[in-house]
Amino acid sequence: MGAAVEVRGLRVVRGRTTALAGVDLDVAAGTVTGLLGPSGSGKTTLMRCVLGVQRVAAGRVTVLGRPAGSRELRRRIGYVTQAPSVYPDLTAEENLRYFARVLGVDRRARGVTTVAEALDVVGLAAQRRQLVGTLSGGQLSRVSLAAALLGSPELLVLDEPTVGLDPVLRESLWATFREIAGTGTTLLVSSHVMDEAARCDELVLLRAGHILARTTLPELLRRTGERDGERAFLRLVRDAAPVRELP
Ligand SMILES: Nc1ncnc2c1ncn2[C@@H]1O[C@H](COP(=O)(O)OP(=O)(O)OP(=O)(O)O)[C@@H](O)[C@H]1O
Repeated sequence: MGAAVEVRGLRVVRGRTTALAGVDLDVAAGTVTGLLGPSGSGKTTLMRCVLGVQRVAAGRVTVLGRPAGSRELRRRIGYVTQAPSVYPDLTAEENLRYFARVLGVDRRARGVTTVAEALDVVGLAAQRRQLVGTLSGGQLSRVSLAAALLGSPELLVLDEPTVGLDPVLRESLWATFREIAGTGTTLLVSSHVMDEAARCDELVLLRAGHILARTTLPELLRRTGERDGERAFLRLVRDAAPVRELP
C-alpha cells in the first residue's frame, strides 16, 4: 500500500527551539505507526505538521495525496489532542452530535461512522446520556476518541491517547485502535510509554527533533540486544551520535 503521510526535509522552529531538524518519513496506509520519544522530542510538533496547523521553516508534508492543511483533508483526518477537547456541560451524545454537525457528517450516508456507532466503538454506549463533566478521566478520553471517529476518517492522529489511563483501559483502547486499523484506517499514535511499542506495526523513534530509528519492536530488541523496549530505546539513545543542537 502507498504512504498515507509523506514528510520530506521537515524543519520546524518553535520559539528558540528547533523542534524538528530535517525529518523524512513515510507512514504506510492502513498501519498503526507509533511515534515514540522523550518529552520535548517533537512528537506533537510532527503531528501538528501532519494536520497542517504548524508553521514550518522548511520541507513539505503530504497527507492522503494532498498538501497538509488542505481544506478537503479536514473531513478525512481525525485528531485527538492530549487535552480532551469536549464540552463538560453537555452529555457524551450531545458532544458528538455537535461535532458531527460541525463536520457535516451525514447520518444517512452509508459507511460513515455515526454518533451511535462511534460511542459503541469506544465502549461508551451506556454513558451516552451522562454529562461529560461527570465522566471519569478514561471515559473522557474516549469521548474525544469517539469524536475523532465521526465520519470515518482515513487517517487518525492520536496524541498520547493513553496517558494517565490504567492498564486495563489502555489494553481496551489499543484493542479499539487495532479494530479501527483493521477497517483500513491509518493510525499515527504518539506515546512515551515504550510498552505500547509492541502494539504498533511500525515505530518512529524521535529524539531532539531527529528521527533516531524507524523500526519495529522485535527489530529494535534484536538490534540492541535488550529484552524490553524501554531499555532498548535508552541504549539506542546512548549509542547514537550526539545530536547537534541547532541554533
Ligand atoms: N509554543 C511553543 N513555543 C516554544 N517552544 C515550543 C512550543 N511548543 C513546543 N515547543 C518546544 O518544541 C519542542 C518539541 O515539543 P513537542 O511538544 O513537539 O514535544 P513532544 O515530544 O510532543 O513532548 P511531550 O511528550 O512532552 O508532549 C520542545 O523543546 C518544546 O519545548
